[in-house]
Amino acid sequence: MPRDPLIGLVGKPSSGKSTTLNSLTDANAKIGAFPFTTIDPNRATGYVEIECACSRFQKEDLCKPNYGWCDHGKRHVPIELLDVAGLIPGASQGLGLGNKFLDDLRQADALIHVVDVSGTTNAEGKATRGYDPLQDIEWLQDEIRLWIEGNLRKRWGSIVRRHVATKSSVAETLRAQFGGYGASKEMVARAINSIPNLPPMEDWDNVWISKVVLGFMAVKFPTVLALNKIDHPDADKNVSKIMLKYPETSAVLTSALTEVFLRKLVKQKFIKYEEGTEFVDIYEDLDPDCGLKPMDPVLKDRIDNIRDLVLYRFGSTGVVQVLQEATKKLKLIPVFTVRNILTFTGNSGKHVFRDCTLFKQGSKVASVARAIMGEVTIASVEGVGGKRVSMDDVIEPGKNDILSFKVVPGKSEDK
Ligand SMILES: Nc1nc2c(ncn2[C@@H]2O[C@H](COP(=O)(O)OP(=O)(O)OP(=O)(O)O)[C@@H](O)[C@H]2O)c(=O)[nH]1
Repeated sequence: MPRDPLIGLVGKPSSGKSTTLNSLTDANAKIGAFPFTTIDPNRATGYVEIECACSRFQKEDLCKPNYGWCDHGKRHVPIELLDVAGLIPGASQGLGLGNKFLDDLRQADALIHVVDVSGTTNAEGKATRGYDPLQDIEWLQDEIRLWIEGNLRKRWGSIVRRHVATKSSVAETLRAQFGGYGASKEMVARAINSIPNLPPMEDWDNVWISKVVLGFMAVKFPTVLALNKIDHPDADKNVSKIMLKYPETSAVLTSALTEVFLRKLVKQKFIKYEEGTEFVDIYEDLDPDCGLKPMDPVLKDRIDNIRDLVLYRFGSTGVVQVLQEATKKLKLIPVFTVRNILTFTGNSGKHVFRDCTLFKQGSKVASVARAIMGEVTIASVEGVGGKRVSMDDVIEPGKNDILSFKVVPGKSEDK
C-alpha cells in the first residue's frame, strides 16, 4: 500500500523549525529559544492549498471536506509533516543528535530546510550576532551526503564484489543499497541518469561515489529553503547573499513567529487574517458589528509593525507558500473519490467532494483504489459523467482525478 507523502522540516537548533511547524498546523510542538527543544520527531498535520473540484462544477456552496476545509474552491488538504530534531555540523559522525536526526530523515519525501537568516544563532543554534547563514545551507547538505556516503563506504568492497559476481545493473545494486531510504527503482534510475559519463561501478572512486550520492539526494530529498526570521533587521543582507549564491534553489522568505502571532490574534478575535496573504483587518478597519474586539495602542503598534516589516514588504509571512513549494516538488495530484459520480456526494447527505487524497504524479488508478479502498475486489471504476475508467490509467488533473469505485457486491461497501 503506498505510504502517505511526508515533508520533513530540517535545520539547525533554534532556526525556527517548531515555530514553522506550529504556524502550519494546530500542533503544539514545544517552542523554545534553546537548542534541542525538539527531542522526538514531531509529526503533525499541515494543510496544503489546492484548487478544489467543487469549483469546476460551481458546487462551492455544497463542498464540505471530511478532512481539512474548502473556502470558495480553495481547498486545504492535510499533509503529514515531520519536525526533525536539531542537526549540527558533525552529525554524520554522531555529534549532537546526529544519527537520530539522520535516521528520522529516511522517511521524508521532501525537505523544508529552515534557515535562520537573522544571523543571531551560530551553527549549534547558540545565540550570537553576525553569523553567516550561507554556511548552514552548505553543511546541512554535507552532513546528509556524508551520512549516506558513510553507510555506502562501510560495505563498498562487498557491494562491488557482489555487483560483479551477480552481473547486476548499477540500478539494481544501488536500489538494494538505497532501499533503506525508501528509494524506488525509478528514483535510483533518475539519480543515475542525472550523472554524465558514469563509469562501471567497479571503477568508482570516492569522487564518483559522492557524485552518485548527490544525484540520489536531489531525487530523494528535493528541498525548499525557508529563509526564516525575515522580520529581523539583519535578514535582508543575508537573504541577498543566499539568493546570489543559490539562484537555482527554491527559497521562500518566512517569518514563522509572525504567522504564529497572527493566528493567535485570530483566535482571540482581535483580527481577521487571510492566511497566506498580506491582509489583516482590525476592529477599526471594519464595521462595528464585525465580531472583532478593539485593541489597546501597544497591540495596535505591533500590528502596524508587522504590516510594515513583514506583510507589506514580502506579501505574506511565507509559511503557507513554503508548504506549497515543498508539495510542488513532490508533484502531488489531488484525487477526489466520491460514492455517487453523478452528484459527487458521499455516503449520505448533500455535501460534495468529501474526500480528497494526494497521490504522486505517475500513480495509476489501481494504486488509488488500493490506497482508498484497501484490499477489496473492484468491479468497475467510473469517472465524471459515469464514464468507465481503466485501473491502468495514470491519474491526471482534470482528466481522471474524480473517481468512484464500485466494489464486487457482497464483498465490501463501495465508495
Ligand atoms: N524573530 C523571529 N524569531 C523566530 C522566528 N521563528 C522562530 N523564532 C524564534 O527562534 C527561537 C527558536 O525557535 P524554535 O521554533 O524553537 O526552533 P527549532 O529549530 O525548532 O529548535 P530546536 O527544537 O532546538 O531544534 C524561538 O525563540 C522562536 O521564537 C521568526 O520568524 N522570527
